Amino acid sequence: MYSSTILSYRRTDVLMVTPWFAPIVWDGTYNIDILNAQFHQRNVRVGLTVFAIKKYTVFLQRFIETAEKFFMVGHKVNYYVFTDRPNDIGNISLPEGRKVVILEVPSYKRWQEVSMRRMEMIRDYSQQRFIHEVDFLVCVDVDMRFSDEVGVEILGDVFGTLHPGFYAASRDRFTYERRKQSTAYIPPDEGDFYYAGGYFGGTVPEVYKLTNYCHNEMLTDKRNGIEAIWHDESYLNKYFLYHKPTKILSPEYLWDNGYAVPQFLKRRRFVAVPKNHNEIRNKRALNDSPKSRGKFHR
Ligand SMILES: CC(=O)N[C@H]1[C@@H](OP(=O)(O)OP(=O)(O)OC[C@H]2O[C@@H](n3ccc(=O)[nH]c3=O)[C@H](O)[C@@H]2O)O[C@H](CO)[C@H](O)[C@@H]1O
Ligand SMILES: [Mn+2]
Repeated sequence: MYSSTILSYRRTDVLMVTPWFAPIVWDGTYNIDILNAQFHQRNVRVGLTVFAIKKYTVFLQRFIETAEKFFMVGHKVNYYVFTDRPNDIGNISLPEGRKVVILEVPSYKRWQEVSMRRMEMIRDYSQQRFIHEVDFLVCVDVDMRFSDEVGVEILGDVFGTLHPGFYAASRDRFTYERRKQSTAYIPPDEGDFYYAGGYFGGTVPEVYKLTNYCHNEMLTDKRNGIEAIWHDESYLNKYFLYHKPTKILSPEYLWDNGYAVPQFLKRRRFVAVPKNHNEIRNKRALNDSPKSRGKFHR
């Protein structure tokens, strides 16, 4: 039995709902048994998209192993692994209801382009394939590991995730694109939150709309010889400004242990795996982009 008075499932230390009435998902704000029953009733199928291009294939095994422990346990999951190196990915056998689908895709020279082109590829596969196979998509970075439960509480029409570096920052600190020449431009007096590029999702049609928008804006910028400051993340932030997410994930869902853990962060469910940026992103591990930065730190 669970309590459902107005004093249960509430948090007073964090924002639980946005001004447009989208829930922000934190530990202690939902009952997973109720949600699991609802989603089992609907026989929900979830697609987890992840890109392992070039050297990033090294992250894949830990990603999937930890996801098997923590991601949507008891539900149907397809891992959609986009890679240019299908032969590097051994056979991964999973229990009934869960499987790995390898999708061979081209790679791009610059890591920024690899990151941005995810939008195009997710868009194309959403229309061709995902729409026939799953109800929801969850689209994440591969240089990560699951370390606590991530379940159906995250699912909704279209969701974004608060970037762990900016949940407490004021708007003027957000690293939105500030050059008017870019389609990702956000005026100084606009913007709700700073969303992370590495974790969004929703129903397949909603993810199609989101990725199609981001990809097209990126192409327009490319034609004009400009690239948004944080690549796909900048276009995503622009999209969410004018197409507000219906649910938002707290930084519990996307954390980096390089940050001090605040009192109100009760769980760290999906955590960045430290990486040597030069080593992993470049062919000869020499000169990274001049804008190189530590993971998340700007
Ligand atoms: C956790 C998070 O919010 N991360 C975002 C952040 O940087 P990150 O520093 O986390 O970017 P990253 O190096 O992890 O690249 C993003 C993703 O692209 C894929 N990849 C990239 C390069 C490569 O050679 N091979 C490959 O497979 C891989 O899935 C990787 O996880 O900002 C990026 C844009 O600047 C993206 O928006 C990332 O999603
Ligand atoms: Mn990453």
